[in-house]
Amino acid sequence: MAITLGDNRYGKAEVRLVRVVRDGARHELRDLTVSVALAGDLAAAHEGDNSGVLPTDTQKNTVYAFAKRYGVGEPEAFGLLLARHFVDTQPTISWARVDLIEHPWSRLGPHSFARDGGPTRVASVTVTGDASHVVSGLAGLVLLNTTDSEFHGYVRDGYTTLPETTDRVLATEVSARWRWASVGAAASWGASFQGVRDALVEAFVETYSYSLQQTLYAMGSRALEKQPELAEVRLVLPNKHHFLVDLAPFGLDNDNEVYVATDRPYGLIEGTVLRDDAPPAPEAW
Ligand SMILES: O=c1[nH]c(=O)c2[nH]c(=O)[nH]c2[nH]1
Repeated sequence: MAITLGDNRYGKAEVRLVRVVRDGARHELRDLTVSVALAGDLAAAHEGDNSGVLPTDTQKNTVYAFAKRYGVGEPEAFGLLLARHFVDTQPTISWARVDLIEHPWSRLGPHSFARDGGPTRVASVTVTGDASHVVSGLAGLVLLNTTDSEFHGYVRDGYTTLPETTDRVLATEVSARWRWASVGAAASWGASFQGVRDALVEAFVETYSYSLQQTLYAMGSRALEKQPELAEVRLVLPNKHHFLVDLAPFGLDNDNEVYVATDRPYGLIEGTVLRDDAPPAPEAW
């Protein structure tokens, strides 16, 4: 029997980075959580030889130094810069993944901000010797329709109790990630993010829904139709159930007006929507 080292990676997780730009009285703010993971020829490290190990502490320092030296623009661009640096400067490293979460602040004044409760923007950048992949995304986008949602015609067996409905509340907290078909230096990361976000929201609002699965496909399709730079969209949609409360004991009817919002358990609807001519890139995820 032989025992060998399998897949491995190492890095610094969740580096908290806040960058202020103070050119004049109107300051700019970027607030990111950055995680770095590196892989390559690291078998020796797993046998006690650290000569090829760039410490995770150094990786963390590099995040801060790059923030000063190059500034922090769009998360995707900052991630590409970091990931390329690790692969190009470290002989043992042939793969770098940088995950970024941007924490949103809205402006209150020239140097004042309020932490925004809205969705967060995310990005995952993967760099190897000759290839770069970017997956952008968002998390925490909570959406709700008070009508135009039905759910019926489903399988019924001996365990089914769910009543069929032709009018229900449909609510979800969107997590979406989308893969860029190619990674150009001049990519409009910010404009693309706004475009995808708007497309996802529009499709949620405009789709007359017979299931969250149908809404998922409509959302992914709309993003791909509107944003030609995307190859693939992956969506995770929890069904944030709103159940009608039985008010009959109080002599009251309930014509789709009073609901209990439950947080668990919840249906979890997940799916990928792709362009059929886009070459797959599982390594991007
Ligand atoms: O949109 C829905 N899809 C389902 O698969 C499902 N299952 C369920 O109980 N409620 C719902 N709603």
